[in-house]
Amino acid sequence: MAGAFIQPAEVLLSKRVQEMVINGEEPPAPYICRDGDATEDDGSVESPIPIVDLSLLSFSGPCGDESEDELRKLQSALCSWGCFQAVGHGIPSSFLDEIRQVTKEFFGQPMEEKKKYAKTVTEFEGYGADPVPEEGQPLDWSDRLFLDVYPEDKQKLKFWPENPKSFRDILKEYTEKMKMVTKLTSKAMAKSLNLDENCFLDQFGEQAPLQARFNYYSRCQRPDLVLGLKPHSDGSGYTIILQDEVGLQILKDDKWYAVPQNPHAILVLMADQMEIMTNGIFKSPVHRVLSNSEKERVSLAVFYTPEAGKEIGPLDDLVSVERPRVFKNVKDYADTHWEYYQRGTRALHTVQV
Ligand SMILES: O=C(O)CCC(=O)C(=O)O
Ligand SMILES: [Fe+2]
Repeated sequence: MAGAFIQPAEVLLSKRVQEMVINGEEPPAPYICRDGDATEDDGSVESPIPIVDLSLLSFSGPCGDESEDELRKLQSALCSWGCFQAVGHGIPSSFLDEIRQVTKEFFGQPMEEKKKYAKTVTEFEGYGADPVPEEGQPLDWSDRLFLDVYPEDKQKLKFWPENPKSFRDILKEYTEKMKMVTKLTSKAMAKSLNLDENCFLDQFGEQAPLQARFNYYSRCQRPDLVLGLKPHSDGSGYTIILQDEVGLQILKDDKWYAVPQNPHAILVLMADQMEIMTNGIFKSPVHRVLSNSEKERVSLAVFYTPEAGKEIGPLDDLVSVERPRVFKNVKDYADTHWEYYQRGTRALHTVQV
């Protein structure tokens, strides 16, 4: 609009998307990243993202036929989709429901309560939005609560909600479950590539951090103009996502596929550092979250990242004459990833051989 005052991103980011929705405001210009032609389910095909039963892969003895099949399924999912829907993960469905519930309750509270845990626009941890991106990059139509959850000495409890009352205990319990699931998954992924079962765990390190990002996607009157989360790949090793409604999409062969709603499953999504460690065999897929005019959505993403300062790189057994080394060894790749993310691009090319 000619002459309209456009608020700078840092001003907008000090205000929550949920507040704009409650006030009936249309998305301001810095949030607009789509051309208005997009419909809510544009290009999104109900997707056949593979389902893998982790319980079939959880023993260390010789594999039976069933687990051999499941390992093949796992490997093929990660080479093509870069993700799978995990079932048989050992977390009761009733507990997954509790987490979804407590997340909705947190975001459903009055603004003053949530703002007790507010971050500034330059910080990562706390309640708010991502730090201000580079000029010209769109803002996400969502609010977040970002917390370091493991190792315990990294937890900053001043950012951990005291309400709902059960929030902290549930998050602590979920963190324990995530430690178990990452161990199980890392071993299964190694076995699927005929590698020593501890090879990924050794690269991550025993104190490999877990960070929890609770995402709240408010309803939006103009889902054709904004995205809940812009297209990106993750900078972690891999990420485990729990969702309530559909909205997350995975890019495969230039097409967007919706991650189906499955209340019993968690999505295991490869990130750039697993693509590096597997010498490009497992894919770190680009993904995004659509906005929706009818339903709000919550998700909880847990990022599992190699220890700070630890060098990681393609495993020796995955480098050969037929498959030359694609990536260099790297340390603290997540920092490089973040710099590029803020400019709206990927960082993997910076670590290519
Ligand atoms: O909300 C989701 O389902 C995905 C979240 C995500 O991709 C992220 O936090 O990096
Ligand atoms: Fe992501």
